[in-house]
Amino acid sequence: MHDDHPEQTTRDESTDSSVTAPLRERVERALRNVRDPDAGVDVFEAGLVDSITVDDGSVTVSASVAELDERTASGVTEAMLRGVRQVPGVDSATVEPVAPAADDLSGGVGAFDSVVAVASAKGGVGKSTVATGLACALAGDRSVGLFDADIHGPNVPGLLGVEGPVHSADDGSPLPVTCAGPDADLDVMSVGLMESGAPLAWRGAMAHDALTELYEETAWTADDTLVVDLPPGTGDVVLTTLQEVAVDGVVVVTTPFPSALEDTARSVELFRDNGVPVLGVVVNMAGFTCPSCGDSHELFPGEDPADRLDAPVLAEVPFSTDLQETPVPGAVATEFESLASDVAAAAAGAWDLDLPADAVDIRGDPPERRRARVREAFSALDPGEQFTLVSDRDPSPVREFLASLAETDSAAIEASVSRETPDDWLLTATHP
Ligand SMILES: Nc1ncnc2c1ncn2[C@@H]1O[C@H](COP(=O)(O)OP(=O)(O)OP(=O)(O)O)[C@@H](O)[C@H]1O
Repeated sequence: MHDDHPEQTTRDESTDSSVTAPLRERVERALRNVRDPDAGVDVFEAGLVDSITVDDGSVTVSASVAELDERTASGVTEAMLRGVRQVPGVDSATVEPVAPAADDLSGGVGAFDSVVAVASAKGGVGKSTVATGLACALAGDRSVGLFDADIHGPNVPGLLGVEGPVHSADDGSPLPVTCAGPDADLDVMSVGLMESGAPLAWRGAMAHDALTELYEETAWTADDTLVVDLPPGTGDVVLTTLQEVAVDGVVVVTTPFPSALEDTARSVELFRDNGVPVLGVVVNMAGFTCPSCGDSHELFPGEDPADRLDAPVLAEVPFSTDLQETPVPGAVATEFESLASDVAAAAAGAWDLDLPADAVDIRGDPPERRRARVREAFSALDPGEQFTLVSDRDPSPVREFLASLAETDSAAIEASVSRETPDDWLLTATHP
């Protein structure tokens, strides 16, 4: 945020200096006349101006308008643009919305390097068994949290044999319960660990708020990987999770029965539609080895799940009474060990961007450098050549800047913008 924001002045004080003061100062003065209608103060005081970049006559204002409601955001953006454009010496003006970063949270889920969700289309397919097995396997060589997001039917505590109550840290944040193995620990949070049975009756907005609070405030001690055990289906809890948590990838659990595959295909589509990479599928109860004769039997022979779901099969887990035993952090069944290493590798690669060698990567660059790099790279192109920009904020306003560089209007710039990950945006454009 803009912490050294200038003293408030009024339009009347600007007289001569409205033309003679440095352009940046005059732009700031113009912006100070724009108010945030919600907060009732100017946009600096409201903390909406992140930075101002002046490059000759081109001005870019980075503004945290993304958290305002859509109508207010567009009103404030328009007012800022109008104000800046009226400043003598300004040739072009853009307002770049700063995307709120999901990992700005220092506590809660923001504490983790990666978040892997475990989902299923139907109940009872072994999703919690896979989630707890996966978390325990990952806990062998990294610090891991397991979040039981099934607020209406939490069964992670029962599967792991851990009990509450949930204690609070000094600041009131809920502390996870530790599931201790001989050589490794796992942090666990679940409403099933809370004393009150009330959460089971949470519905709609109440469930959303309670879940959001747990996502934001749990004071995890682990910080490498969070495994989230989602409830079955694609209801409110799953949608809240996708809104609140920057999920790096989802592991989908299914049985190989044809109707289960149909339902699972719909879940897979929901995650893909929401930009969450599907790391792969665990086919649970895929077969059975008879303890008497030792022969293996396929329980549901038929369609290949990898083909139907267009996702790799990370593990085929047999029906085995061994898997009904309480898993221990750091010491798990072999199926879960190889699943954990496949999931860790897939999660690490899930956000790898496939970029052309000449892509201009301005992620992390200070605002004044971003524009200079875009100008340099785009101006060096011949008509018809491709320009690729990678940014950590929405680069849509860059289109207007490209148009000004090409001395044309923005409608003449063929460009597309896509959000590749929660933190990475891609703009591709053709030099006209
Ligand atoms: N591969 C397996 N072999 C033997 N038993 C299994 C296997 N997978 C799961 N189970 C058993 O099936 C039951 C249901 O498993 P689990 O609770 O993991 O399912 P779920 O999909 O998470 O269910 P829910 O819909 O309640 O979330 C449990 O008793 C579990 O021990």
